[in-house]
Amino acid sequence: MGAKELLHFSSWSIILYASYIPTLLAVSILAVICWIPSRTGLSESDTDYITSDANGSASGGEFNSVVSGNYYLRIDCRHRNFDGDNTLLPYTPPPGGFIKCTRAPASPQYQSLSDVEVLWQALNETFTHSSNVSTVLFYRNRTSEMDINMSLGVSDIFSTYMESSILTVAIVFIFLRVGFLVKLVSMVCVVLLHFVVYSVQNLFFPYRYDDLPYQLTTWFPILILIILFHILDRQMEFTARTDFLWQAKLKVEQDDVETMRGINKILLENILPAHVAQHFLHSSSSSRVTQDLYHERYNCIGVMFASIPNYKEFYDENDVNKQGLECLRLLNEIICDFDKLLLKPKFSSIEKIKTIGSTYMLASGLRPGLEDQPGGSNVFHLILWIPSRTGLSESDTDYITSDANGSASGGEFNSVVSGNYYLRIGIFVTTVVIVAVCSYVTLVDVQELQDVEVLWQALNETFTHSSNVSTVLFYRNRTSEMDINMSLGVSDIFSEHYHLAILPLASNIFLPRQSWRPAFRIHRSVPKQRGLNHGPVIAGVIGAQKPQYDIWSNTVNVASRMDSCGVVGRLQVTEDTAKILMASGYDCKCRGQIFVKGKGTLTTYFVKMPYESI
Ligand SMILES: Nc1ncnc2c1ncn2[C@@H]1O[C@H](COP(=O)(O)OP(=O)(O)OP(=O)(O)O)[C@@H](O)[C@H]1O
Repeated sequence: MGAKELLHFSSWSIILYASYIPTLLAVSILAVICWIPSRTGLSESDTDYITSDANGSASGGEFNSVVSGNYYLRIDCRHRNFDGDNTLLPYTPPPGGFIKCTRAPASPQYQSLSDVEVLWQALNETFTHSSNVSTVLFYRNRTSEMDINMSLGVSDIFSTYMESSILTVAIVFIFLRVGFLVKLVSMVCVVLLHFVVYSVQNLFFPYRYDDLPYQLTTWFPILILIILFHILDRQMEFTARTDFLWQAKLKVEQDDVETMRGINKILLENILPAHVAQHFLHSSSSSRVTQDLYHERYNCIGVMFASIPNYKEFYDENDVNKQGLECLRLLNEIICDFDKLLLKPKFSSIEKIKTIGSTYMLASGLRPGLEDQPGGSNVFHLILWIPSRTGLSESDTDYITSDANGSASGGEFNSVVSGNYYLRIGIFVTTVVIVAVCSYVTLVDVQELQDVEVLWQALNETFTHSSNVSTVLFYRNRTSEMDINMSLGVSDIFSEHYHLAILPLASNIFLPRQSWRPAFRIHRSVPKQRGLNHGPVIAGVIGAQKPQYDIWSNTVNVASRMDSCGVVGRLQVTEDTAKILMASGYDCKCRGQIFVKGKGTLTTYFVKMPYESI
């Protein structure tokens, strides 16, 4: 969400929530008013003068604050008249009615009460001595009658009814999680029910206001309350709907951001090695980090340049190759094949640095943190070109491979689930053409191997002791055949492909041929020359626009020279690299001393490939 939209959203939210304030205020005031234990027919000002409790004891609310003046008191009772001498006189009211019986104004002390204190005492006395007194009529003066009807005991029941109405409506409003219309209908039903109860009950008949029926005066505040609740409900629903829409929009935007982030990550990882891309992605928020030069130092890195030396001559802009387009297509095919190969997990330690024209530049061992490990400084990687063997498909190599000398090695083999494996080993006796077609002719052994480790050992043993082994058939089970045909010895004739392999070497961990992974194919018809060197390098990212990850050092310069001064079809290495390779069991042939531009005279070696006779 942009800043503008955020501002828009915030201002709308503020307006929305601000619109609640008057509504809430009105609801609060109404609730307070309704909670006052009023009586029907009593105006607010009446209750300011006098109230009574259920037992008949009088108590003055705001009574003491009433200004002094002439007050006249008239006391009514249900059953008996009350005379001036505080004597209750027998009285029979008419049926169904509450009869006011006026005390004869004989006693001067009740007739005119100029002092509120005296009036108060008189009332107290009256209620103390007369349990049957039900109504006190209280005159401010003789002309305007201000009745204070005190229905002892009944008023409490009545106010409870009022409160219950309000509470029910409030509960419906607050806790019912339904649509605003359903809520409105429920609230109206509640009020109607209460209205009916008020109407049919005879409890409240004495409390009438002279102008309006008490049912209306009771019903009216609740009606207002419902209207306010309904308005509030609409507002809440509106807010909820708006929130929902905003959230939906936000989710879409978040998804877009996630997608963009993913795309950025993929793009960045295509430009930079994964660990470098991670560094930039995680530090993108801090501009200081991105402005700093990103660099890494490594002690022992294998660097290889592989080039197509005659590409410049091969490239021609004529009509046959569509003005050079076909040449470019071929180059692209070769480079893309390399790229695809490097995507495989098993080549994760090899990093493509870049292509320079028709030269492919790779480095192995560019893994940060490696040098911190014990003995890590001795670890380095070499990249070799080795020929493949005919008959291996890409998927086969995922399961099992073998090297030129016959030692078996498992690519993704160890990840194959355990089960019953059957091994059949054949010896090549017929012509190479038959090998290509039939793959094997003689079965020398059939073994049942339940463990991949055992299978692995068996393969190793077979290849070590039997140089004539030409074919291995590998069955996952008896029914579904998963053949891995390894045609040993005939690779020279049939190798139409070159495979790229890595050879990790360490001074303490010697992993020679088991790590060979023939996997990459490239047309042999395209001549190649390669140069390999190892040593310290410094890696880093340069450039603000289109940043590029690269490596620099004399190691790189020499590796480049090994390529440029090399021989077509040969892998040329420096003396130091050759020594390591030879110590690891590789055949290297000394080329002799050659002049290398910028480096003087250097002794170089050619690494013997299985298909080469040097
Ligand atoms: N990071 C790199 N990427 C590509 N090529 C490199 C890199 N570092 C060095 N080289 C190549 O290594 C070769 C040797 O470099 P060096 O600095 O020794 O000589 P130079 O005089 O700069 O090269 P040249 O004579 O080819 O112009 C050069 O051809 C250079 O292009």
